[in-house]
Amino acid sequence: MILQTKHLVKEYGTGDTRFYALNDVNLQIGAGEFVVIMGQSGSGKSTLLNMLSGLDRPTSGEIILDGIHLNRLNDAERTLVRREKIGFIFQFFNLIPVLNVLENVTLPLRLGGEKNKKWERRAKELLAIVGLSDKLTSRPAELSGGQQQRVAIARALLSRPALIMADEPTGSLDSKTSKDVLELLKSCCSQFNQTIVLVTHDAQVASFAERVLFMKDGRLADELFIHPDESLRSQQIAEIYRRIEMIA
Ligand SMILES: Nc1ncnc2c1ncn2[C@@H]1O[C@H](COP(=O)(O)OP(=O)(O)OP(=O)(O)O)[C@@H](O)[C@H]1O
Repeated sequence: MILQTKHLVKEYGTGDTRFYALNDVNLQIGAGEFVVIMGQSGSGKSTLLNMLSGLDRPTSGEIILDGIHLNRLNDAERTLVRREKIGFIFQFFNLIPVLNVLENVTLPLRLGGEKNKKWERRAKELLAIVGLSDKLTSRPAELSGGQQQRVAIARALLSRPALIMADEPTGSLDSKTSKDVLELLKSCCSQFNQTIVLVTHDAQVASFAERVLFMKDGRLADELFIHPDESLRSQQIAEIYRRIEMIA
């Protein structure tokens, strides 16, 4: 088990304005699993992702990442765990404007003092997979939104983090590039035993996962295991829509 929560609660406000963004969330995610979180706007998906990755603290409950109780760590300790174990693919790409594409992708490792040809080679491989081989020396401002998103994806995958946290990672991509990125993420699970937790509103995207968790009002409301057979994809997508309707 790589990631687990026990009775996770996140409250905002007090008294009359008290509001539970997460209300007793218990989940277990195995190493190498590809899990998607779905749910209506405001159901708590981003809050859950922020807690799971140690970006924010729960009001109560436990989060155990690779045997480490995140809720028992201080901010500095959580930052270290995050840096070592988690790759982030969020909507805000956070690329460094003065660095080119290749430098942006290798930056996290260079900050950690690792500088060698192996990483540069791997960065180029990842950039080739996401279709950016001809943009290695471009600056972020010279790229489209979708291209910037792909740079951020390559950057998140470079160090082969145990856990990849993604929030609408294919939101700015066309359907062909989106499929390539999802296949790349899948291969991270199957080849390197990396674990993916991905938030999306898109049933098509969710159908690439192994398991879909459905949130409602801060709780886990339903769970669907996706059949790995590609020929059943359209049926799986229909079933995802059905589950969304059921909890609406
Ligand atoms: N800092 C905050 N203070 C008060 N309420 C908050 C705060 N952050 C989130 N919330 C509330 O918690 C609930 C869950 O928010 P969250 O962002 O997790 O939803 P979501 O499922 O990710 O939604 P979306 O799909 O729109 O991104 C929402 O009702 C939101 O208004």
